[in-house]
Amino acid sequence: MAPTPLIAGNWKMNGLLKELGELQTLAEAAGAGLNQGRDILICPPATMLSASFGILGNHVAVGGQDCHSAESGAHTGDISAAMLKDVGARYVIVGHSERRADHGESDELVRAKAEAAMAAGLIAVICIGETEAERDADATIDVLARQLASSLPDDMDGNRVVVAYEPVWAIGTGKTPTADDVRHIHDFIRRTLVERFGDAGNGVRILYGGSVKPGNAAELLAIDNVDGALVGGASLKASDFIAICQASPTA
Ligand SMILES: O=C[C@H](O)COP(=O)(O)O
Repeated sequence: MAPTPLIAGNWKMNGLLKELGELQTLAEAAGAGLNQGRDILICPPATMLSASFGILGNHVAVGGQDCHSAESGAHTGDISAAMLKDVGARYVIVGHSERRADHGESDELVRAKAEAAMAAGLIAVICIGETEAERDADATIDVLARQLASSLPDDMDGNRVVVAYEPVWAIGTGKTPTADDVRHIHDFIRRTLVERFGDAGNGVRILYGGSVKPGNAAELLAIDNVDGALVGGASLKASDFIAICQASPTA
């Protein structure tokens, strides 16, 4: 049985408390049935997590955009998985390409963060994806194989890990891979997960991310082994994000 689709919004470093009205609109749509047969997640900036949880309640999950690999301690400015859980988060994104690039995060660190997230009872959304230079060098599959091998914990539970494939060159650019390329890559990711984790690999949701918009969501979300989307820019406006959710198949 195919996993329940997950449509996740990543607000990145955007959002002030005055934007909570967008979440109110989303909460009302979810309350009216948008979340039937699909899981919906919003990852606002950490400063908005608590207020977002208050508005979205149980209809729409909230998640962090990153967590530290340690449980607690002297790490000024960082947030632990337990802190995210404490304010209502159910998920946390780890290894987003912007964290890998801006903060030099390695596959091994991403894996440690995913382990910390799972230990705290969160679902880890582990991001992988090739850069434009890697794609141009025909290295996409090699890069993804390395990231999957090194960024994913060994202790796999399909319900507690989500993999998000985000080609770096497609993020925020309006460019997307062809449907055939997405199918080919998601098939590869699924095969890799099953080879390593057995049947648990079939339960892992594989999201596509990178310039998902209301206009292309239906085509992308209909592809085999695309179990949802990780949406950046188009998640900031409730009407766009709701349209993307509506384009998703239901379980
Ligand atoms: O986390 C989300 C992705 O980086 C996609 O961002 P985007 O939809 O703005 O291209």
